[in-house]
Amino acid sequence: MFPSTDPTTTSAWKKLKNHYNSIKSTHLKELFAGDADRFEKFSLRFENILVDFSKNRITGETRDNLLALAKETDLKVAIDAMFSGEPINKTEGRAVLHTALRNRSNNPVKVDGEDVMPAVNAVLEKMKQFSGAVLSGEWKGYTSKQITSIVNIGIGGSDLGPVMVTEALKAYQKPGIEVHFVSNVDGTHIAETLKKVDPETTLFMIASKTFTTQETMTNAHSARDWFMEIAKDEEHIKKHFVAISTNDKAVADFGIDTQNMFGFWDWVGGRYSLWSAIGLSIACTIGYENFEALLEGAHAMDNHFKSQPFEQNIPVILALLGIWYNNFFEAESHALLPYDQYMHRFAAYFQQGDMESNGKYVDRNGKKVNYQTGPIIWGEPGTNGQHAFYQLIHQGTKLIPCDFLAPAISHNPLGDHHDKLMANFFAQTEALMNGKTEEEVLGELKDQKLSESEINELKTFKVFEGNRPTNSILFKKLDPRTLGSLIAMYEHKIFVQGVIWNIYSFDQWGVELGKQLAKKILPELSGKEAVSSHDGSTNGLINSYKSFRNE
Ligand SMILES: O=P(O)(O)OC[C@H]1O[C@H](O)[C@@H](O)[C@@H](O)[C@@H]1O
Repeated sequence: MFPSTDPTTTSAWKKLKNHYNSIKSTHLKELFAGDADRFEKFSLRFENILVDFSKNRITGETRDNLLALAKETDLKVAIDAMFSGEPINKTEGRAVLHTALRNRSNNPVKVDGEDVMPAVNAVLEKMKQFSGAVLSGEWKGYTSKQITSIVNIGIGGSDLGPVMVTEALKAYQKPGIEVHFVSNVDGTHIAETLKKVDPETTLFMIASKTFTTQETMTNAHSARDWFMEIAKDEEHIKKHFVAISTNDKAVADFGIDTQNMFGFWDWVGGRYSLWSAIGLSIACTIGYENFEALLEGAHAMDNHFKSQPFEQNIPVILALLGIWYNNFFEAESHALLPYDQYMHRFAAYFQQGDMESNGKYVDRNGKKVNYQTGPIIWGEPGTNGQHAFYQLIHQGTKLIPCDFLAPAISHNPLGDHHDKLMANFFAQTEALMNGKTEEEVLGELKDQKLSESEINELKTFKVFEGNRPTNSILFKKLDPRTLGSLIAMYEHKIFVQGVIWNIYSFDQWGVELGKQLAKKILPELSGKEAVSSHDGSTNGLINSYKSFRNE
């Protein structure tokens, strides 16, 4: 286990505090004006990915202090502990080995003295065979028809990863197959999905690490009832239902043949599980070879993260920049802005990845922290976001560090769409940095035949301070390997931040309370009698719900 250090007690933290005071009024424009090599100094390359972090409110001194913080909080020890299978998820007593799932070099990775790689490879082989059979048409439904629709039923980590990746890699989707995702317990989600599919040609994937999650089990039962109404014979279930889980017993109890179960392990966190059998819907949609390329891209980023010195280590640098804004500039959120329509679920995916990991106020010693931890993650694809919320990023009162992500080559090179998209990307990061000065505004207003008083009235509203920090993450093309690397890059960024904030990033106790209460409330909703076991508001709401429903 790696040491537990309150980051605010390190000498680097103290230096950063003083340094913040000396730099907080410095404008990014000045930093660029004073250093012709700033772009070279503050950008990194990894394969076909360029990470330009020069538009951040940092100097060489900032970087040095942040790197010192990483050293003082024993980041290297923590990285080695994770990769070597130590039980770093202490509150659940588990190792954290999503990196083993994509360990393409196949070096042994031991948990409790046992190499996990043979089991990982066996499941991958099973996924390869199965996805091959589905896509070739060899796997047949109960009326001997080929599978044309996949419905993945899962929620949280058993949904968001496959949704995000199948959307991001839609350009690689195999012909003749479509994929649907049902997550919400709202009956509308499954009902609307079932309208689109045919029981004879549909394969349901019930994805749940625990196989006890209320939403998933409810949707799975509804899907099975719908299927049985038409197929009649229980024998047909095995051709149309597979399970992805760590819980064999619950899978068998549900009525799914454990032959049709794809396993994974307790050392895979839900929000880090798309690399495991949870990725089966991905492999069955884009083909196993593309799923493997995704794993390879992630593995390459793992190697980079494990071996590069911190000053050249992309996840480490991104994490440190996040800490700089979160803890010194008091930024509360971080926006992920992909300029790629295929990546429209990327921010949603990392809302779980980041916020479920680092949304913790208790440190690794069990004490309440007296500093900020995980930021609020949000975002929408460009250029849609520009016409919705960028106003606040440009001229609002909050500092919102943003990551802009974009491919240089589009999968849909239609006319000048991509150049227009990218012109917006470059324009936004430039505008956020430079803003618009009073002189520039006056210059523009001069041409508009306005009176002096009108000019004076308008000018202040039109000035942009700028000095808004951004990272630009430009990659050649959104292919499976690159996407794998990008996801792993953010996963490791989250890990680094968790280590430095001295919190446990791999448990999620905060999601339990609501689940427990919902279980308690559910039986209270049946019947007509008034409920009085809660606070006034909750009683009032439940009783109004019941009377609306029973009117
Ligand atoms: O795969 P499962 O077990 O159905 O869990 C689904 C989700 O449940 C909870 O919200 C959390 O524990 C998540 O991390 C998890 O991804």
